[in-house]
Formats: sequence, structure tokens, C-alpha cells
Amino acid sequence: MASRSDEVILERDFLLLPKRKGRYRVTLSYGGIYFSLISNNSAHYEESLLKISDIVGCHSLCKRDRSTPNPLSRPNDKDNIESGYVEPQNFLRHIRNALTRFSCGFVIFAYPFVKKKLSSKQVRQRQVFAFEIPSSTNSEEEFEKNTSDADKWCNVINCLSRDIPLNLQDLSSNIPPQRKRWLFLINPFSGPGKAHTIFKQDIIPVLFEASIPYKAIVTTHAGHASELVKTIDLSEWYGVVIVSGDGLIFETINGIMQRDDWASSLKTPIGCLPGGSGNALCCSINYAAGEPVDSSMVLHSTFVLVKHRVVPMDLVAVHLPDQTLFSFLSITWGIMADIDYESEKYRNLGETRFTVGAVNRILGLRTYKGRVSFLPIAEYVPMADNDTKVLSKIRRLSLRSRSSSKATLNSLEDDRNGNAAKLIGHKSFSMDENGFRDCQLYTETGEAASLTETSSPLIEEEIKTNKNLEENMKNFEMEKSFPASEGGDAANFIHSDLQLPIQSVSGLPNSIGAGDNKLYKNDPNQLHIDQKVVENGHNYISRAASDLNSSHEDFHPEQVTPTPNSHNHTGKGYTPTSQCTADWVPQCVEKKSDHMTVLKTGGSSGEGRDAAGNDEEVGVEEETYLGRKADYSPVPMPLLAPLDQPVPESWFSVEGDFVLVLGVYQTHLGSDMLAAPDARLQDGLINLMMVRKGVSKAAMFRLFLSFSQGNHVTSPHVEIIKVLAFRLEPFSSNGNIMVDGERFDPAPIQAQVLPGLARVMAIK
Ligand SMILES: Nc1ncnc2c1ncn2[C@@H]1O[C@H](COP(=O)(O)OP(=O)(O)OP(=O)(O)O)[C@@H](O)[C@H]1O
Repeated sequence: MASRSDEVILERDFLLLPKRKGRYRVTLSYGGIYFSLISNNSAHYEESLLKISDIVGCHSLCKRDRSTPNPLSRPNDKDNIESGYVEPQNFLRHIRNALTRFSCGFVIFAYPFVKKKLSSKQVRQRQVFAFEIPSSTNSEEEFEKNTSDADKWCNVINCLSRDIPLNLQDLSSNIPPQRKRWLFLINPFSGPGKAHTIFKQDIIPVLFEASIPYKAIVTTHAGHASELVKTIDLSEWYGVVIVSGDGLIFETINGIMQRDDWASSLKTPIGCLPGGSGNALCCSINYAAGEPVDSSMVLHSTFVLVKHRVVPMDLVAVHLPDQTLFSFLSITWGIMADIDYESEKYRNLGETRFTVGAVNRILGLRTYKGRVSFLPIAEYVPMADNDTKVLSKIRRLSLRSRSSSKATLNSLEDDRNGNAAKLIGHKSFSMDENGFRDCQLYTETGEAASLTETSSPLIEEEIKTNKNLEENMKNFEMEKSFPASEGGDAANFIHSDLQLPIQSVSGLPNSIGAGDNKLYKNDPNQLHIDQKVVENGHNYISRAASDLNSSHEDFHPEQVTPTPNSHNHTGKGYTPTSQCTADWVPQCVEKKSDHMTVLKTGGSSGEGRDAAGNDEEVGVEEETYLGRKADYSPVPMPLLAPLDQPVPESWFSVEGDFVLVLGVYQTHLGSDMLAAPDARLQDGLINLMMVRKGVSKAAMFRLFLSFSQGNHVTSPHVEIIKVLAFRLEPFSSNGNIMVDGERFDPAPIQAQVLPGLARVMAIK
């Protein structure tokens, strides 16, 4: 029994097709449609509720007589059988057959959650509700009246389900705007090769139900999607939906980034439906929307697609020695990259290929020598090297030397500063029961120096800020979505609201704020200044995102004069023609001469599309920020130094033998790989994970199994750091580097997050 609490918009009696067993009292409100059978003797209501949030569309069912065309079908587009708005064959035959002369009503398509058989899991299930207005006279006059009443119901339901604001004063005036066409790109060879069949069987019917006009193009070769999105007029399309794996999404994004008008083109929402073997972005989007990722993926992804909002998504600029790419998912090196690449030959197994690949690779476990450098959002406290014995020895030593003085700390700091190559950011903290805090500095080789200091204001502050960080991460509001794709309330999303969870007192580069970075200095007096640095960094990044997103006009991508080579891509990205210099450091605000003027999205006016799905003029406010773009990339990468130069001093570096290095910015790498459970589409962060040498094969098996629920994050073998940028330098040519599932030879590679740069069709 559902209880009605919200405002009644419409109410009347209907018969339920096709059986017409008894009359139903139907009430439409903002929350949903309540209907109950009216018993013969009294108005005894057994109310059922169909939630508006589960409805994908409503069609009118008014039929004067059987000779007129079926109201549910529309003319086929003969030129392209995969285009249009065509009723799928045999669709609703039973309801159509039940229609009589002068039948009038509407049919609702909904996907509510139901309990899965023999399981406690909830999955969505298609349900169709056809309501007919009871007719007493079958007169022309009554038919006209019923038709307009049915149309009114139908239109209001469609407006509600598409989040289009209602005119309650004149309900007949609520006519949802015709949708713009969607472009589907289908890779017939992705994953187990079923994408085209999935599209025809499972997706077209839902597009019809939701009245979404579309055109579908089946790709004929690798690079086809990229060629298309590079050249077509994207403004003709509401959005581009990829029916494939992550490879085609990567190709599409990088194709768009090669356009001169990339900034405006990136506003075209990108959707995805699972046709590949991993489908990481689909899983991440479903997970963020609260939809299942482990069953009926196609159905749940299609539902999310149809009910989507346009949501900003971080991209990551990936800088390789000879090109720049834009990644939305991950950069992997080590075991995970090898599994991904080596299991390609089992692609007909679908997602099982990763399991087969993982077993192979763990049995032949390898290590990979190299250096990982990164810019964390909080002070980096390294995990112990995997050799825990060494660490516990250090701990014992440090307990014994509890009386060590601050002088020891200073001398060690000096030593560390003087021997930076040997002591690479290795600092570890622990608290004992008396509130004493041990600080151990130790070298790569395990040579440890330890000292103890009593709890200082700085430490208190650090603990507090770490708590804040945790809180902030927990509370981070990801629902700041763009307005409904076709209208709805004005957007609440303001880019400057993008809350990077940067709370730590250090760890940010001096490049994003004034003052020296005191990364290693435990000086309480530094706290205030460093927090300012943090705020500046925060503002810089979020404003940069805002600029990139909101205004291509003032961002002047066209002013990035393409050098002869700059579009000489290898089909994947840009070829750098010059290395950026120290200019990569955004300048401080005083230096007016170097400024870039940018437009910022107006707060309340929002950005997006109007109710007709057209681009909306957005209110803008002029702002100035200083930053520079690398010559070879359309997007500035202010945190990155040239690849052939050392990383900035404020970065940390870890050098040695790794089993796995993974930079991931989505929650999922596959339906059973919850790689970064707290990642958000638009959090402006890279989750850098490292597994170092020393982990056994058995532990590796356990680790891989724990990935499915995201439990690896608590594994003592996995180090996870939230970073804004990182660099990976393999020391040998063994293995593979994978960027969004695309293979690259092991070579230095670096990456920086570009918060909210892309638009995806995602959270409801
Ligand atoms: N018609 C085609 N013939 C051959 N290759 C194609 C065709 N269309 C697209 N491709 C290429 O196929 C590659 C793999 O596609 P995609 O990653 O989408 O599928 P997948 O690898 O099976 O899925 P996943 O990444 O989830 O494992 C892409 O790089 C794309 O360029």
C-alpha cells in the first residue's frame, strides 16, 4: 500500500488494458502515479504506486477506428533503416489488438525495481501500463473530449518523467518539446561481438518508448568513430552514444579533442552502453546512479541513459614522449596492464577474459622496475615497504629512542634534504597509547633513522585535517549535476562549487599558489600560509575546470596556434612540437600582462540545454586567471613539467620494483573490479595505486578477488594516494602501459587531471 503525500496534479477513473477488469482510480502527482481498483460496493482503494523516476515514456492511445494508422507507429525512414523513431515489430501487439473504435487513453513504459527470482537482489524490469478512458456513448463529441484528456495526461507524465517544469495553471499547455536526435556509434566487433544485436534487440525498443529519435552508425574499421566525430557537425546531435567497450569511448573523446572547436564540441554529451568486455565507464556510471553493475547491465545502462542528466566528468591529460592523449578511465602498468593486453586474445569470452588473464599473470608473477612520481592532495605518508620486518624493526628502534629530540628531527630533515635522491619522501607516522608520535624516516634500502616527538600543534592539526579530509570525501556532493537534458530546473551546478577535497596543509606545489612549499617541514607556523596555498590550488583547479567547460570563446583554443606538427597525430593524439618550459607554472595574480581572460559559468543561470534540447545562452561573468597552455596541447597542463625534465620539487617520488601501478579516475575497471570505490565522475582526482615487490602469489590472488567489492583498498599490499598528477618512468622495456585499455610501449608517461572537462550522460 502506497501512501500519497504530494500534490495531486490530475485524477480520474480509467480501465486497465488489455483486460479492462474493473475501473481504476488513477492519481497523478509529482512522486508518481497511484492507481487502485475501485470495488463494486464501495470506494475501497488498494493503491499501487508507479514512480515517475521509473518511467521512461508515455504514448497516447487514441484511436478513432481501426482503419486509421496505428497511433503507436511512425513512418519508417526508408533511407536508413537504423534511423528514426520506429515502433519495433510486434511491439505491444496485445494492447493494440485490445483497442476498439473510439478507444482513448495512454500507455506508460516503466522500469521499476523488482526482486530477482531466487535471489535477494533487486533488478529493474520492464512494465507496461495501458490506461483507457471509459466511454459511455462512443460519440464523436465524447471521443474528442477524451482525446484531449488523454493527451493532457500523456504530456504531463512525459514532462514529469523528463523533469520539464509544469504549468499547473493550464495543464493542457504542457507539451514536451521534441527531442533532438541522438547519434549512436556501434562497434560490431567489441567484446564478444554482440553490440549490434544488443542495439537492435534491447536498445531500440527503449528509445521508442522514450520517444528518442536517433541515428545509428555501425563502425566499419578501427578509427572510424574518431574520423566521424572529428568532422561531423556535432551541434546537429543531442549527444553521441557509444555502444561498445571503453576503447571506442577513448577513440571518440580523442577524436573530439582533435577538432579546432574541441571546447564547444566537448559539451556534446557522451553516453555509453555496454557492448565490450570491460565496459568500465558504463559500470562506473551505473554505480554512481545507484544502479546494479552485476546483472542485466544492458537494461540498467539503457535506463540510466534514457533518464540521464548531463554531468561533467574529469578527463586526464596523458603526456607521452610523442603525443598527448585524453583519458577518462585509467593508466595501468605492471600486472594489470599485462592482463588487459595479454587477454585480448580471449575477447570472445567477454569479461571472463580478465579472469583467465589474471590467473595466467599471477602464476607467472613479474615485477617491474621504475619510478613513480606524484603530486598528492595531502601530505604523502608512505606505506611501509612491503618488507614489514624492516618496518617493525624500525618501530622498535623508534620506541627505544622516544627521548630523541627535535634536533634529531632537524638533522634528519637536513640529511634528507641533502640526500634527496636516496631519501625519497619516505616519512611515516604512528601514534602510541601515550600520545607520543613516532616519526620514522627511512631509506629505500631500509636503512632507518627514527625519532620521536611529542604531539605538537602541527600534528594535532594534521590529525584534524585528515579527519576533515575524510569527512569531506564522505560528504562530497556529487549530485551537482547539470540541468535535465531537456529542461527542468535551472542548473545548480557552478564549477567553482567543484569541491576538491584538498584539506591538507601541504603537498600542493608552489606552482599553484604563492609562497614556498614546505612539504617536509613540520613547522606549525607554516600552517596558515600553506592552507592559503591549498585554497589557491583548489581555486585554480576548479576555476580552470570552469573555464575549460564554460567558455571556449574566451578560452581561445584557436589561439593555440597549431604548429605544423600539432595535428600530425598518430591517430591517437597530438604530437608535441616543443616542450613547455617553466611557464607551466601558473603565475601569481599580480602579473597582469600574462593573464588569460576567461568566462565563468553564471551561478544560477546554469549551463546546458533548454527545454527543447537546444544549447542555451548562459549567463557569464568575466574573470581573470593566469595560466598557460603547453604549445602542443589544446588544454593547459599546468602541473606537469616537460617529460625530459625532473618533476617539480614539491612532488614525491617512489623508486623500486613494482607489481602494479594504477592511476584510476572511475570507480570501476570492470563489473567485478571496483577499483576506486570513492572515485567520482567529477572529483578532480586521480587514485594512484601501487603494489610493490614482495607480495606473494597467494596474496595476489586474494588481492584480485578482493577487487570485486573494493576491499583491496584495505590491503596492506596496496598503497593508494589521491593525486592531481603523476609521472611513471619504467626502467625497462618489459611489459605494457595501458591507457583506457589502449596499449603503449613502456616509456615515461605523465598525467594531470582536468576536472570536469567532458560531459557524460549519467546520474539521474
Ligand atoms: N568495425 C571495426 N572493426 C575493427 N575494429 C574496430 C571497429 N570499430 C571499432 N574498432 C576498434 O575496436 C577497438 C576495441 O573496441 P572496444 O574497446 O570498444 O571494445 P573491447 O576492447 O572489446 O571492449 P573493452 O574495452 O570493454 O574490453 C577500438 O579501439 C576501436 O577503434
